[in-house]
Amino acid sequence: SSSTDSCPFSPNAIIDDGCVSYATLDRLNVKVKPAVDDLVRTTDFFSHYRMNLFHKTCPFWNDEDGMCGNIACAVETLDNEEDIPEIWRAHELSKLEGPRAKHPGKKMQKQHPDRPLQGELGEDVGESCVVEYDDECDDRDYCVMDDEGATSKGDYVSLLRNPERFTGYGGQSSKQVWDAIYLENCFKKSSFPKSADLGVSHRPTDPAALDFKQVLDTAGRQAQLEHQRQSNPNIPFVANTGYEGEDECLEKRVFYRVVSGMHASISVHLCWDFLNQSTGEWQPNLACYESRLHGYPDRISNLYFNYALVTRAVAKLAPYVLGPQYTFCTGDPLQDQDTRDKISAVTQHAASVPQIFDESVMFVNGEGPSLKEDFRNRFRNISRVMDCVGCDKCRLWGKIQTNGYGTALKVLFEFNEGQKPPSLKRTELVALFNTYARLSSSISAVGKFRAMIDMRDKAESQTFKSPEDVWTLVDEVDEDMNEFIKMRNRGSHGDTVGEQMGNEFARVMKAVKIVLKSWIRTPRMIWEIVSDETTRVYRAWVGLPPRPRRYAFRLPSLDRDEL
Ligand SMILES: Cc1cc2nc3c(=O)[nH]c(=O)nc-3n(C[C@H](O)[C@H](O)[C@H](O)COP(=O)(O)OP(=O)(O)OC[C@H]3O[C@@H](n4cnc5c(N)ncnc54)[C@H](O)[C@@H]3O)c2cc1C
Repeated sequence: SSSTDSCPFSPNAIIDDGCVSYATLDRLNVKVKPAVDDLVRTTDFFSHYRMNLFHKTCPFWNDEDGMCGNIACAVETLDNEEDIPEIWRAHELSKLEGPRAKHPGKKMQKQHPDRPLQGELGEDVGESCVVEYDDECDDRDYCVMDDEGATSKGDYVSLLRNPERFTGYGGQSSKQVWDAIYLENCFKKSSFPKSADLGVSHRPTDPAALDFKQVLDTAGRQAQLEHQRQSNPNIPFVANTGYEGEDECLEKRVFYRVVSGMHASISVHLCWDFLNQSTGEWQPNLACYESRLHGYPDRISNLYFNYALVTRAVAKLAPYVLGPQYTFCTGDPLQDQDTRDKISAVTQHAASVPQIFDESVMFVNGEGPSLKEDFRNRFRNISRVMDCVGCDKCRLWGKIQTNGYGTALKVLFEFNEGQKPPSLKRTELVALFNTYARLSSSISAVGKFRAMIDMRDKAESQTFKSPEDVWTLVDEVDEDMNEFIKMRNRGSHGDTVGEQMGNEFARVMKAVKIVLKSWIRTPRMIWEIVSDETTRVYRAWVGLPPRPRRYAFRLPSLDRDEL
């Protein structure tokens, strides 16, 4: 893992204050990742998701503008795709795979309470762990109801068969979706004439909360500027953007960070699980990581921010979701208990870092309460924008993650002590824990990418040895030995005693030289072998193809006849 106690980012990284917490979160993730992976990979409840995949239209733009107006329209592909095999092209990679089951009607649910899906997802899937019975969204939801009519209740798909990874989706279409999503993050001064007061009476006094606020102040502003400079490089580094501190309340910055962190997480996954479309190999793509994330510490910090936010939500949720009132698999008590135990493992780790995110400073004073409504509406809109994503797999994960963050925010802001908590739907729970698993794997992948960069930089700074260097060492041994053997043979045919003694002496000297040289050579040889093997183990660990060994174990290639 990348968890170190020193600041893992460059000195000009924008959240110097957050640097300690990067290491804390890295350490936490070492414990969380195995638990949350186990939960989302081995339980039927968390490895299936219901979504209305094909009956929605994009409500924001239409084909008349020359843009994709309907999710059924083609995936926009990269250039020169004709040259590559069909299976590696974007439109193939974008399709959903694996079994799919229609949401059963009420009649079917009554007739076959144990098997409402009739085995459509596979015989070994506990269907009572998968089917969602209640699908109303209440007005406290940050989600959009995914199913408006009885006929479009959506399909259940396997998340294991559709991992979030490179799909080749890109170009104008994806750019326009991201733009629309960022537009929801409207920070214009004019739309919020009154400044948000973080609270005269509620000013956070706890050092962690103050720190947190300070981090947000710097990072949020910086991220805005950074984002604007992408489209308009002329924007100066210190600019009056209308987004300045005083008029920018905590909530709005949080909103931006959530979106940007989600974007960063998607980018990490597509770079980590990247398809080389000319060779068909899936492997991490360091150049992809460097161009999308490495140069943007704000994006990475937003990723960590989301990790902290969702960790807090997961920890806070524990008593509600683990209580007896919640059943995961009505028809399968064993799997129900197993699911419960696995959730508990995740929530326990999540709760092990107290004060990770202080939601109590949000939506309290000033325009806070009215912002809450605004926040919710913007989130709903983002969920609708997802219908404009022209790639099925991307849309699936885009929806899951939007729903996951929506649920995290709902838990943070609507679950108050002493009040009856709002109900959580199956989809929301599945989305929340899968979003957590995605963030967890992003944090881990960022650590590995960073290690790859360090390794590469180190290797570049040393004069890199070519394989020939090592072979030269080995060949030297061969040459010396062969020469020695020749000398020995010559020695036995000497004419005079003097000559024989001279030859004998030369042979002894040669033997001494060979031994001495090998003493000198051995440490270097061992070093070469150890460093070679370390690199190979490392490459295998991060999933890179192995480099060929630069040495081999073999007997010296001596001239056998001479022996
Ligand atoms: C909802 C959704 C899900 C997707 N899922 C996948 C997927 O699973 N697999 C896949 O291969 N592709 C996926 N894509 C496409 C992918 O996100 C990129 O859009 C695509 O790879 C093109 O990348 P790009 O380099 O043009 O920049 P994009 O990632 O499209 O970014 C557009 C612009 O946004 C800004 N930006 C980028 N990152 C951030 C950030 N973290 N914070 C703030 N601003 C930022 C930059 O100015 C950038 O130029 C998805 C797209 C969307 C909209």
